[in-house]
Amino acid sequence: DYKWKKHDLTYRIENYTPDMSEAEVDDSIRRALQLWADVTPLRFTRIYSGTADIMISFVVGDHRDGYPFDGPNGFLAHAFPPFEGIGGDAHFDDDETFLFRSPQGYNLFLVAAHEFGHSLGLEHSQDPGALMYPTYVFRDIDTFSLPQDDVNGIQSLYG
Ligand SMILES: CC(C)C[C@H](C(=O)NO)C(=O)N[C@@H](CC(=O)O)C(=O)NCc1ccccc1
Ligand SMILES: [Ca+2]
Ligand SMILES: [Zn+2]
Ligand SMILES: [Zn+2]
Repeated sequence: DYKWKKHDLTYRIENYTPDMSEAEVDDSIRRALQLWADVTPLRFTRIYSGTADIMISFVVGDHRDGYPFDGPNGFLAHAFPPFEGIGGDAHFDDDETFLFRSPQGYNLFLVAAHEFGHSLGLEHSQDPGALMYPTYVFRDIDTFSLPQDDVNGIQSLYG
């Protein structure tokens, strides 16, 4: 099990997607992290320079980490489990259209929430209702709350 040995974690948004305003990206990321903070002792603090535990970036194609993206659709994003260096970091495939609230494209809040599950040490779930289920499904983000399977998973690591 990879897991963070500390509860106060930092994150940094290194760049932005042109699909949304910076404020919408900031809010999507903040709320996606808050989902996990709400059910664990974990706390997330944003930093604006230097190396954060969770470095967040929008990239396309081969971006030199051995896991190149694949153009529109297919892979949407990936994140590394909590080991040293790149561990925790989340990369979003900017050949996708990430949106704030529309059911079109991919909802950044939902994708980010899934990726941060990986950043915290969660693998994929077999539960089709789980956020950590391998494939993206749009959900109403106004009423979205962390499914029980995901709560169980994260609390087994940090409860
Ligand atoms: C093998 C990994 C690198 C596949 C990758 C993923 O799971 N990233 O976390 C990914 O982009 N998965 C696609 C699905 C796929 O590749 O078939 C996805 O939709 N991931 C984002 C996602 C998944 C579930 C809920 C919300 C977001
Ligand atoms: Ca893709
Ligand atoms: Zn990457
Ligand atoms: Zn995943």
